[in-house]
Amino acid sequence: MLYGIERASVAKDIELIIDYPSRIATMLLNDEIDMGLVPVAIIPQMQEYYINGDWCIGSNGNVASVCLFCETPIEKVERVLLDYQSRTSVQLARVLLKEYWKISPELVDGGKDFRDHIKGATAGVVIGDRALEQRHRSPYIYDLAEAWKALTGLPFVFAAWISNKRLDADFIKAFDEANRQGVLHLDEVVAANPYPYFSLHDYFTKHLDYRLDAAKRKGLQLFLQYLEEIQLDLSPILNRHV
Ligand SMILES: C=C(O[C@@H]1C=C(C(=O)O)C=C[C@H]1O)C(=O)O
Repeated sequence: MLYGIERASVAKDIELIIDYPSRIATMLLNDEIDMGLVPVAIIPQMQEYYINGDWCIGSNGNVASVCLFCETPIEKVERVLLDYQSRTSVQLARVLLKEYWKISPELVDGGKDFRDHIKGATAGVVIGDRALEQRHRSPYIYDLAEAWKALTGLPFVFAAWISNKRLDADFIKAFDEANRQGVLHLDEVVAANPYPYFSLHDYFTKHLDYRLDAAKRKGLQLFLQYLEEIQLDLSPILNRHV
């Protein structure tokens, strides 16, 4: 998508900031940006939100770059470290641990070096290129998009172009077209970014699925429902401390 945006005429209308997902989420919540390719899990925290255009970061099955990694089978996991760069996948992990794997390990926010602590009964949710690298380190790998598909039969949306205000329709149309151009040029992106840990061609064409189609929107709605239920689950505990 970046490939398309940087080369489109719409690039001159925007200031583009590149950062990892949890930072982009904070920027949108603080109104430091108008729109971002933002983790969908922050939607419940937004007073007003718009999902713009027809492109997203999604997966219909095995995503490869969002996994729970461990040294033991998941049944033996006692603690899960959550990637500080993520907002959606850490919530997806909570949903899946409860609804799919039906275990309740302790969940801990990971620090910058959290991957060094994935050992023994301590697992970690890792996202992005660090996850593609972690695939070569951890013997047990549980793909979160694959588990979501097994639980719900639906694809999963990690991030979408979310704004905190209504944006100009012509701008969104041009921006959407820029995204489409990016998706059409995946081969160029692969050629320009040699990567040793995983086939980026397979990653972009088989594991990620960029179209925000009806099935993905359905998956997104269901995920937001699960998040609401999890919040409700937590509220009696939180109330006790008030
Ligand atoms: C597929 C990925 O999903 C990312 C995961 C996100 C999250 O967990 O908050 C947000 C944006 C996505 O781009 C990845 O980083 O590999």
